[in-house]
Amino acid sequence: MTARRPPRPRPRILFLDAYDSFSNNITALLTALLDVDVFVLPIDSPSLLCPAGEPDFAERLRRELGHYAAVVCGPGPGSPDNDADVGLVKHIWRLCDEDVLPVLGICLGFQSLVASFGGRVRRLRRGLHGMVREIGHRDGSETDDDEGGDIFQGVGRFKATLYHSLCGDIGQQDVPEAEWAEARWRPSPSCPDVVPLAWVEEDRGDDEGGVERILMGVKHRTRPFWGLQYHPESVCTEEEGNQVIVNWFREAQQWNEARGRVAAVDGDILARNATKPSLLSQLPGMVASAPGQTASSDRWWESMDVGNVYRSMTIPLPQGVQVPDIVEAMGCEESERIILDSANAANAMARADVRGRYSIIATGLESALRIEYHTGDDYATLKLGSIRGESAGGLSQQVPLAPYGTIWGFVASFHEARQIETTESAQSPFLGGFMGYITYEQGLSDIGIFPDHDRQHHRPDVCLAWVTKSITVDHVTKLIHIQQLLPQELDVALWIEKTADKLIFSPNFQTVFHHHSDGFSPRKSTQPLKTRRPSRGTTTITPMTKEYETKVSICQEFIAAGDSYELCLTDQTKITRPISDHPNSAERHLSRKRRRSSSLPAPPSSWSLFKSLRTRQPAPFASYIRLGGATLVSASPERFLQYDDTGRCSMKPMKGTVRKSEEVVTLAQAEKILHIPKEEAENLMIVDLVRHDLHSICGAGNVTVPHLLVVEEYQSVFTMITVVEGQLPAPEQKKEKYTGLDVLAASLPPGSMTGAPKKRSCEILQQLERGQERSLYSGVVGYMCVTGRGDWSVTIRSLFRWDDEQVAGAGGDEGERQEVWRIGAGGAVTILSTPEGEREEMFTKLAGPLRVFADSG
Ligand SMILES: C=C(O[C@@H]1C=C(C(=O)O)C=C[C@H]1O)C(=O)O
Ligand SMILES: NC(=O)CC[C@H](N)C(=O)O
Repeated sequence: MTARRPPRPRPRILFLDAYDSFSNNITALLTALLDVDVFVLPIDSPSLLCPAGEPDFAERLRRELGHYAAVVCGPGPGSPDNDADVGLVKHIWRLCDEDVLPVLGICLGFQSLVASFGGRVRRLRRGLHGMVREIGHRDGSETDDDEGGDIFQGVGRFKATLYHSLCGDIGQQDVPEAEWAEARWRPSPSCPDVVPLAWVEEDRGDDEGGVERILMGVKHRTRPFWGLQYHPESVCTEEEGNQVIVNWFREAQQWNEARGRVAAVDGDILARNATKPSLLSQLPGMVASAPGQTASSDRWWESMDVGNVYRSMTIPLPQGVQVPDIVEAMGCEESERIILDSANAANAMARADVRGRYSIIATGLESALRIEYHTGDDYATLKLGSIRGESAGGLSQQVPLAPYGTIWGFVASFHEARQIETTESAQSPFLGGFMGYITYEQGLSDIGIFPDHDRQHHRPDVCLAWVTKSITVDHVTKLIHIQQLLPQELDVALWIEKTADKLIFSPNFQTVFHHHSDGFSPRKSTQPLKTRRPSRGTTTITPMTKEYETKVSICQEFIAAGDSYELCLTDQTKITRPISDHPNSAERHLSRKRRRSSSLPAPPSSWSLFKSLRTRQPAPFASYIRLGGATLVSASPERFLQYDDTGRCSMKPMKGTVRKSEEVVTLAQAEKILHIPKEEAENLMIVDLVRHDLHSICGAGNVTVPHLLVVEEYQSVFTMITVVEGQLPAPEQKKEKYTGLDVLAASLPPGSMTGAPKKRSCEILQQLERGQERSLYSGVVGYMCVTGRGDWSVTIRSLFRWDDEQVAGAGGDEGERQEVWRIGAGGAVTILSTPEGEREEMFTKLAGPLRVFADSG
């Protein structure tokens, strides 16, 4: 009997990550195309660069590299001329002969290779971010020698996406046109070791000096180093290009074999897996297990709402009854509210694919458990009772986050303990569970960006209520589900019955409706709005036109320098006006007294602002939220992330917007304007970024793009969208279970609000926006149901206010405190933007939300 040979271990590839927003797409491509395991080290890996008491850096690097068949040096912001931008990468090219191993440099990694062997890196005449070009390569067919095509051998014609504003210069512009056809495949005298393999020749037009020769692929003459300037992993790089990667790895392995180089199998490695471990798998067993077993008496919240069951009652949605009518029929006494409103569901204007289907109304928030977290704290606060505090008998406890790793570990563990299986009969996407908001600043801290100053407030950045009483409206089946999560032993759901009666017998539901072809009836909330000037005492400060245009130009300078590929610049408008509604009844009483003695009329309440915004700008992700000291009135059209209970995730970034006008009325006209390289590039960059975010959790082979660059129609604009889908890895063990929260935590802040690469772009924007917090704007709002389903939108086209931000009234009326509303607006700046165009786009987006201050309530 012959002993079975142990299976050959899969080769490992080390990916050096230069903080790009496309890195995970490359690791996924390598994993999918080659039979390899990919591991990742950041270019500034502290474990390699500075562990105390270890042998020196060169030895550590040598030992780490010994585990891999090859290295891929990734793309990233900045320039190889700046050591910090390439970090470890520059050491790879300098390895001594016995330590050398095969390497592929991509984009920044490619530029670093060229710069390390005699070439220069300089700016392109104009950056080519998101541009798709045919890669001119020598596939070997034109030559007899073996070296003809190298890694392009046998590869057909293909187009690839470019994301760069710098380029490798080996003196190509100095070659006379007559010699170019031959000379372009030979090393230049100044860079004898750099063999060109591919080019793009970009016609810049006469005014810019004719054709720019852009180096796209190289190999080192004697060492096993290759480089590609284009992005092989982009969704718009054609599949034929995959062969280049396959060829490279074949060459790499042949090189290893010829040298007898065998990668070490044993011993620890410093690099991490290409995908993130799940939030639940990182919790110590004690925390992840059912809290009922470990509940200590002082953690009063731990067993609350655990083991609940779902009960519901369904009543018809009368013709013409809208979400605000239902809310008003329930009574308006609640000081906190969460209403997610598919405000355009019944709107004949909207095309079917941009209509929302469900609306969700949370009720009874005063008795709902709440998780609040202020970014940077090492604890979360668990609250019961609203911000009324002690007077309402509220309970509050600070829970240390150390055992959970981060706030996301805590949220995941809290949810997991309360999850229930999907009920077959449930016709609602949300049975109960988390509802709330997350700020932009929380997203920043999730990617390692912290404020450079004292924030001067302690507002929640994550504010999630655990909702057990809710109403879901299905605008397609025209049904209202009144639902409650409650202990199994309580078999009468009194609240459900009472609520059903309240609705059915409310005057809002009793009106006799006339049938209208658009599904609307002339109800109060949809009547044409009278417009008047903003109420007296209201001051509005909008962004300064010139200053905004200057900032657009500064963004473009960062882009030309290679620091960013696209920057979503925004600014804030501030509206100050007399206080309209109040967080608690005591204050409400006081201010009524104050108002009586004041000369100013009461301005429309936040609820009136919401009703007027949802009517003016019906959007699929409208919301009205009063929670944790914030009030949000939103008409967001943009889905951030949706996931279902089978682990299917869907993201829908928007980018490329044109205002409706006399010239742009139809979808066809908008398509003509938006299907141009500038707009498509703007969208494509975010699509690749979103794929990267999804890949970090879903892994290779689990991310697809079913709809690319589709123009959709909204109330006042046309916008280009793309749908990116991912599938969560199946749970091998309970402990390794992934949920939608993993994707949410890995994808904030929304890429469509940052630009790419995300981290460097956010740092630049923080400087340009002068550290002013975006707060709720650019964050997300949504829910995560007990069954694991979730839906989150990007908070844009919205206004918000914090209860604790009040200023002295105009005219020095000290008695009159004023509330402050803020509206953020902006757009993506690329190298092809114009300052005027961007300024106009920002003001277009601002106009809708701003107008509600002039509407009568
Ligand atoms: C920045 C905003 O919107 C974002 C930018 C868009 C764009 O640049 O076309 C489109 C939708 C949003 O992702 C905003 O509404 O303020
Ligand atoms: N995608 C990249 O790696 C870009 C490299 C470099 N920052 C440039 O702009 O040219």
